[in-house]
Amino acid sequence: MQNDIQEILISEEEIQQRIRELGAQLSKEYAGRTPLVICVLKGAFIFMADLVKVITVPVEMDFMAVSSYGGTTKSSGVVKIIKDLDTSVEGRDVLIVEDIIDSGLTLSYLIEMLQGRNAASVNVVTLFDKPSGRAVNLEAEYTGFVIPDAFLVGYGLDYAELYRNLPYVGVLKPEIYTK
Ligand SMILES: O=P(O)(O)OC[C@H]1O[C@H](OP(=O)(O)OP(=O)(O)O)[C@H](O)[C@@H]1O
Ligand code: HPA
Ligand SMILES: [Mg+2]
Repeated sequence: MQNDIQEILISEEEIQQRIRELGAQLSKEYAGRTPLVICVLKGAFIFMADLVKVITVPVEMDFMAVSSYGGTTKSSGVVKIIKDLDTSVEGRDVLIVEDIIDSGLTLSYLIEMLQGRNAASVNVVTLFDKPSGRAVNLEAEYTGFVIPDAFLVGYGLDYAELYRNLPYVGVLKPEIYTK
């Protein structure tokens, strides 16, 4: 698996350090409130698990599964809901946890959906932001790392469902997805 990686972009230590900073920032922001923290599966599951451990305010959690990439490196543009929330978001302070914002299509769909269900507030924390990929104008309230224009894998990010379990984020060798 490591042999398919061209370059490690962000190390395990750098990721963990940045998550501690985000946790401290979010704990301040949500002091006195109990946000509903929503994990966007599958990609965000590792970030979600590490992030909630360093948030010190009480949180409720729920999970949604959406997919638009399938086995490719380009968004299909169609966001498919595979699993919806179990919890009502009405009147709740919602914090969406994403692994990456690339085209922005997944999040713009989700934000509109949650606002339509009358959440009191909808904020986004993303570990990675790839501004060069944007198809819609969208920014997260909290961002871990701004990353360059390359297809990345690791720390939850997959190519054709592989590589999510790498503890760092790396650039996949192009010959892997062009072969
Ligand atoms: O900004 P976008 O271009 O919409 O890309 C970002 C989304 O794409 C990935 O999910 P994917 O659809 O690959 O599903 P997965 O999380 O199961 O890998 C990633 O986890 C984000 O949810
Ligand atoms: N890697 C993996 N999954 C993704 C990416 C990426 O760079 N962008 C959107 N989904
Ligand atoms: Mg994916």
